[in-house]
Amino acid sequence: MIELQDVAKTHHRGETAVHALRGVTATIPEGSFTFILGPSGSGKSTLLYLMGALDAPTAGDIVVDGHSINEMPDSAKDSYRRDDVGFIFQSFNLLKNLNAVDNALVPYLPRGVNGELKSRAVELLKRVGLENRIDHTPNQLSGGEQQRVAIARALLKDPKLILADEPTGELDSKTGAEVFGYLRDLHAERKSTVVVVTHDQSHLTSGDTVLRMRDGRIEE
Ligand SMILES: Nc1ncnc2c1ncn2[C@@H]1O[C@H](COP(=O)(O)OP(=O)(O)OP(=O)(O)O)[C@@H](O)[C@H]1O
Repeated sequence: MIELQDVAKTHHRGETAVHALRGVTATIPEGSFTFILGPSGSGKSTLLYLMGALDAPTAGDIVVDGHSINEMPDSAKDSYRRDDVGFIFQSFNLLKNLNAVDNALVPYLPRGVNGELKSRAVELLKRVGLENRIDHTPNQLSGGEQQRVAIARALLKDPKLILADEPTGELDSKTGAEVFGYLRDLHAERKSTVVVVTHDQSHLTSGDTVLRMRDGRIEE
């Protein structure tokens, strides 16, 4: 469970202060498929980055499974980001010289990759329908395939929490629906919490948790 406790974030751009979040309080239930919806600039990505401890709030706190992100020492924050959270970005963030399986293994490269891990990466790529694309580099893959590699990369560590920022923003609607299909199947199998930032409401289904944002606040 993630508790957002009066979370505020002010970005500074030169002399100008941008109040991206103005006191967000909400609960994201464990195991939920949660959408953060809202117009451009309403603070969705900022909130997601704070949940992933990629940035720190200006005020307020985020409590994940009883642990305050503010109070975590840097070493605990590092392991939270590395082991507990799977990130999926709009632009896929794949390395262009690596094939699909090595891209899925990127988070593990600093620690070393053994055969068992590599087999798991191959299994996950198969699971997202890429059995014939294992040796392809990103420029040999379609956008939807690249995003499926990114999903496999995020899931390889079996994270408790998956944070996705506009995961279908660069995909056509049919490919976007396929990517959501994989995310939903994997969510159902693994019971992890999935939080998706999107403009696009068409992927919502009953049972999802929805946070609607406007001007740095939760509207609903
Ligand atoms: N690093 C930053 N420095 C300065 N301002 C920022 C920074 N990141 C975000 N902002 C500003 O904070 C506000 C909220 O941005 P955020 O990216 O969280 O919104 P969003 O709802 O995700 O928008 P979009 O849907 O367009 O991605 C915007 O006004 C944005 O310009």
